[in-house]
Amino acid sequence: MQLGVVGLGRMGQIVVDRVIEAGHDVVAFDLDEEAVATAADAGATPADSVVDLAERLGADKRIWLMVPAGDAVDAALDDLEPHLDGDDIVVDGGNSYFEDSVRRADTTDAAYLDCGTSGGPAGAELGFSLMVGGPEWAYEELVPVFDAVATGPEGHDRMGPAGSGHYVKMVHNGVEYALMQTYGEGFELLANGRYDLDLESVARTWNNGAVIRSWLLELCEEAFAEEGTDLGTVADRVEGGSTGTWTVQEALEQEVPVPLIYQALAERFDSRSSGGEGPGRFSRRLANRLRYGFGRHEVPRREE
Ligand SMILES: NC(=O)C1=CN([C@@H]2O[C@H](COP(=O)(O)OP(=O)(O)OC[C@H]3O[C@@H](n4cnc5c(N)ncnc54)[C@H](O)[C@@H]3O)[C@@H](O)[C@H]2O)C=CC1
Ligand SMILES: O=C(CO)[C@H](O)[C@H](O)COP(=O)(O)O
Repeated sequence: MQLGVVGLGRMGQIVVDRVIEAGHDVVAFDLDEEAVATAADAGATPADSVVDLAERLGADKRIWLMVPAGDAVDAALDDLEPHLDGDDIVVDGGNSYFEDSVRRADTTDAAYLDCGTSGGPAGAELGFSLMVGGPEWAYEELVPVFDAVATGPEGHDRMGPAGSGHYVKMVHNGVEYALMQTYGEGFELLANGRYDLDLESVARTWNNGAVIRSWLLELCEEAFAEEGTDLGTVADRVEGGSTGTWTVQEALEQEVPVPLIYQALAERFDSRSSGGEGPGRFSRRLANRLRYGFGRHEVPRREE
């Protein structure tokens, strides 16, 4: 199969690498020329615009967008639109708002798949978890690509109609926020509690057989190993928050109580308004290191 990939950052380059590794052809474009050169080094055919990418794909185009959610998706689609028809398939693998995906699916001539992607840069080796919404025929057509990008056939599935893939990923992220918050609270208590504990040792011990072992807990262990048990210079201002905000908004609309997810989101908002003396809340600092661990989001540092 031949796949066009638009957006070659942390996540898009992994899509390129894994699809090529599985024996498919890739045409690649990014606004950043260096990113295009990296994809070309990996064996992709470079394109110098979205339109050039569309023209190189010929008939029955299969295109994967891996750009930031929002305007960048609409900009890429606007450029693609004159070149698309009903036999073409566009996948949006980013963290788009599900209602935007429903709108895009309604307005594009191509079959549109909204694909929630989880696994972060660690997916380069492991593959991703992919939650796909949209027409069944388009999902089935792209199974070879999903097999390559995901951990394997078990790592992807069609969730339902347009919007459902990004809806499931939105809720996934809400869960992610709450899990980070609860690990953060536990380690904050241990860091300030009665014993002088080595938190890397605690995390490692928990990761080996404990009920609460998980990948996020492995990333806690990595954080303490790399930053020290006091998390060194990691600051307590936590960025991000869009997917968690959408989760809480949707929960309000559906009258489903999600106090843990809300609290985790509120901690982030509060972290941006407080900014006092000293290192700040340990739980928030751990959240920052975890966001780096799973997503390579920049770690804010405080001056010593
Ligand atoms: N980093 C992570 O762990 C995860 C990210 N995501 C989502 O995947 C998407 C991509 O994320 P990352 O790769 O981390 O971002 P990134 O910032 O590393 O890469 C985005 C790339 O898109 C390019 N770009 C922006 N607008 C463009 C346009 N109009 N045409 C062509 N290229 C354009 C940029 O130059 C950049 O290379 C986002 O929606 C993000 O929320 C989803 C799951 C995990
Ligand atoms: O989707 C992800 C992980 O699953 C991304 O890393 C996302 O950026 C996380 O959300 P936030 O930036 O709000 O912490």
